[in-house]
Amino acid sequence: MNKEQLIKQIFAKKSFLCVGLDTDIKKIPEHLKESENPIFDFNKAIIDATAPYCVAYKPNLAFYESLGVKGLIAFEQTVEYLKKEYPEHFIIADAKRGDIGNTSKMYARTFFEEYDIDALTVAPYMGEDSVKPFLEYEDKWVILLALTSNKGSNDFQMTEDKNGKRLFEKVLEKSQEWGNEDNMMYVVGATQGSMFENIRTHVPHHFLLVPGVGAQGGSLQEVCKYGMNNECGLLVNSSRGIIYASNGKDFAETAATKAKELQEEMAVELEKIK
Ligand SMILES: O=C(O)c1cc(=O)[nH]c(=O)n1[C@@H]1O[C@H](COP(=O)(O)O)[C@@H](O)[C@H]1O
Repeated sequence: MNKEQLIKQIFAKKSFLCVGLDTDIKKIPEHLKESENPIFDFNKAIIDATAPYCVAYKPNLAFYESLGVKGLIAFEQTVEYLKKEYPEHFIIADAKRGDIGNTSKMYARTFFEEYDIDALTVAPYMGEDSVKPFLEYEDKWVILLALTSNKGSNDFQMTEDKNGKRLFEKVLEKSQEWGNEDNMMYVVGATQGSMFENIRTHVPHHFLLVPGVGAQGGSLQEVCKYGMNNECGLLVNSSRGIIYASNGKDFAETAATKAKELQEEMAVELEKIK
């Protein structure tokens, strides 16, 4: 999916919500655990319930890989289901990959050819040759970690060089020599609040993937105030806050209610940039 198509979806659905499919076998409702394929059944129900309110899904590979081959099969089935039933939804594989060029090429082949997913999260710290192989695919996206939502973002990303430039700022600047706003987005945590203002001085037109609302406590209003541009420019992710809002038989309806609440807040924010 290209940028124009993504923006069209956002304004058509009045939503820039990404539902995170961080499906943990230990957290899914008891009654599903008896099924032959509990992870896929859970995902399918969540997707069917939330699809009207979101424009993207983000399965995080850690949750699938933790179950070995069974988990990977459920991941693949989820991606296939999305592509067949909801082809207008943007799919992000959250795998935070990146290695020497020759190995990154293999990661790129996995996610962009084998699974044919729209976007992949990538760590920037091995530099240009580790990121470029992902940028060789048309209408596919690299989502580069810039300023993450966790406390540890202070350890490296916020550190300054002798001229006062912080590492995440260097990532934003340097990576623009490799890709552009049509094939690169950046991860900025919702917990970073007013830092979005600084981020936008470096990347006014790029899309930002923003995890950290819901369970991590980030504020959607603050993210929009400082981070939204006139094309929206945001994909805001919530995982646990939606998919585990209930672990009873009503889990899918409750997930839909939570997704709808966020979508309605997003519709208000989108009105402001019309
Ligand atoms: O790349 C990510 O998506 C990501 C980056 C970041 O800075 N913080 C962050 O929470 N994430 C991911 O976003 C999701 C957040 O999940 P919840 O906190 O349950 O909404 C998880 O899959 C995280 O791995």
